[in-house]
Amino acid sequence: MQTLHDIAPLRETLQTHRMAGRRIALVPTMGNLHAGHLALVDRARGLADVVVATLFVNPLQFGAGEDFGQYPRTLESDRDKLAAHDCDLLFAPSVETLYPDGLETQTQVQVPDVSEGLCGGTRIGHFDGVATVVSLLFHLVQPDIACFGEKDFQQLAVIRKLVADLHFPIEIVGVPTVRAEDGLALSSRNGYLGDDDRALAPAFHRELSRCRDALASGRPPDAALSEARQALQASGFRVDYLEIRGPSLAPFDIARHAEGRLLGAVYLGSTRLIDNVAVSLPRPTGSGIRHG
Ligand SMILES: Nc1ncnc2c1ncn2[C@@H]1O[C@H](COP(=O)(O)OP(=O)(O)OP(=O)(O)O)[C@@H](O)[C@H]1O
Ligand SMILES: CC(C)(CO)[C@@H](O)C(=O)[O-]
Ligand code: BAL
Repeated sequence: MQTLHDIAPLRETLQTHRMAGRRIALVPTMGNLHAGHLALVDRARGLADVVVATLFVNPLQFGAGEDFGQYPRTLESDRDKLAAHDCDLLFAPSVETLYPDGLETQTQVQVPDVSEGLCGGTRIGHFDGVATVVSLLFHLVQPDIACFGEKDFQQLAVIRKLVADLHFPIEIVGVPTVRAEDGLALSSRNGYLGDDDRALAPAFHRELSRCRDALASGRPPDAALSEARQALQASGFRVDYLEIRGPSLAPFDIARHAEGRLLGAVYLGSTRLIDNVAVSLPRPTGSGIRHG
């Protein structure tokens, strides 16, 4: 596997692949790789001739007081994991390489509406930073395909809208969340949890699953959400948000949607965890909607 840190050799190498008619798949990451990231690489491997992973802890998507400085940087072991999963090229630029004029004057990309609320409601400006760096990576790599995890469900929706609005000729592939055996969604930030909080953390997914089952059996959404919030608080979580949205994150309207997404973010101490599950609700009788 080739590792590149600069833009010129990246462009040159990719141009050679493009001239040879090879399909290129991109897997953007912030590193500290785990089996969730590697599932994206495996999916990319199955869909393209050339797999490019990127490793960049993007300062533009971290708010003041967030963990940019503390975020784990593990280039050597990440490189070994990517090579073992048959990745062809790792692009790991410095902040100065991607943003040579500094962050203050950097041109930014905003994806309105879908970036607001949920994680965007708490992490103000976060999705502008994500949309900006992903646009930059799309321009530099010009992939045919790009793979993103469903664990970051709002991010996936933001990127789908970005690609549609800016007419990027890129197929966006969403990959299901990879979980630990106890159900906790794998995430680099799980490493911040001490032993006691790590033991508590799987209760987050258990409550989401319980809420999903309650909704499927006809519990009214407001009641099911309120019970799940109470259960999470009683277990020691601080709930940031817990919401049901339509499948592409539009507001959930039970008269129009049967399928949706239950999304949540919680804090254990200062560690913020996110997760989401698909939900399927019975339509209320008398909704006037007919199927078939
Ligand atoms: N458990 C997982 N299953 C599937 N995809 C995942 C998982 N965790 C992360 N990803 C995906 O990997 C890509 C890179 O994510 P990132 O490097 O931020 O990892 P992360 O573990 O989510 O880190 P963080 O803890 O900072 O959120 C994103 O597309 C993300 O959705
Ligand atoms: C997509 C991404 C690599 C952009 O920095 C990041 O938000 C992530 O790791 O999910
Ligand atoms: N996993 C999405 C990147 C972030 O939390 O900043």
